[in-house]
Amino acid sequence: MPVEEFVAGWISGALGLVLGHPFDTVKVRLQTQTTYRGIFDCVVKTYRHESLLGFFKGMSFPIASIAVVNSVLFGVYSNTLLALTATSHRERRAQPPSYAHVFLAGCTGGFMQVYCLAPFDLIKVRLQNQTEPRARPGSPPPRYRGPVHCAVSICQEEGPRGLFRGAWALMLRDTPTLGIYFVTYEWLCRQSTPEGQSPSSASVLVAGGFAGILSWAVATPLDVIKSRMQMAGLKHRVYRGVLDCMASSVRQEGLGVFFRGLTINSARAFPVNAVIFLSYEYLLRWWG
Ligand SMILES: C[N+](C)(C)CCCC[C@H](N)C(=O)O
Repeated sequence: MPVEEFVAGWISGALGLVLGHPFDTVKVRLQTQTTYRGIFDCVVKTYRHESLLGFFKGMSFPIASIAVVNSVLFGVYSNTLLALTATSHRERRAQPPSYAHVFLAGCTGGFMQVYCLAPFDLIKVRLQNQTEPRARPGSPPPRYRGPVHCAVSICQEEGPRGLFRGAWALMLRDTPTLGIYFVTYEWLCRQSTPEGQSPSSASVLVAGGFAGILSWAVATPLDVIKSRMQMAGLKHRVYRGVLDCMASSVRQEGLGVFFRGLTINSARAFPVNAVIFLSYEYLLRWWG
């Protein structure tokens, strides 16, 4: 199994993550808390109470973990295509795979990455939702001191399975939407590139950016549900499952709840995925 795609996915995931984390913090807060009137209000309040650092809460951990997740995604995607079409990534420009194969390989990558993503994502969401300002003498400390403390506390308080809260919703969110992600990317690249040639940097950036936006737009309803289920353990609000969480969220807040965070998600998705695909493609070309 060729490993260079895993390494390229690892590095590109890390680059995309740093760029996207501030957007992601605002998104998670808008989705799970009701104190903000909108993106602008959330940005201003976060900055006032927590300074710029507030936007980077919980980042050190995802940078290590999401990079691994991205590596699984791109590695599995490329190797599934290899299995399906018998072409390595080097040969794929000359012999492009069919969109059905691209979709299937994307779904497989999405499905496989969920196992690593679920616990990392849960810890990230819990840390991002701690709105206490940086520790000041005398003020009560935040519930979790950091990712490791968070993981240990969840295991103690909710059992090891607590780390996989929301994993179902995550799997439903990611399996089809990562198929859409790679199909959109391939389609846009092929539209703007003469046959048989490698796409230019501009094509890769634009195709990656739109692949990110489109797949996130489709994924947002389940993303909201996933984040809520992950927070549920903390609030002692227990949902019986994905459907129960959907029904009770809609009952309380209306259908609009499924689109919480859509704007901010799209704003984040473009630069993050443009950089992910650009660095991925270039690393692979550079390694020959
Ligand atoms: C498929 N879905 C839209 C859910 C996720 C796509 C993930 C792409 C990238 N790692 C990012 O963080 O934007």
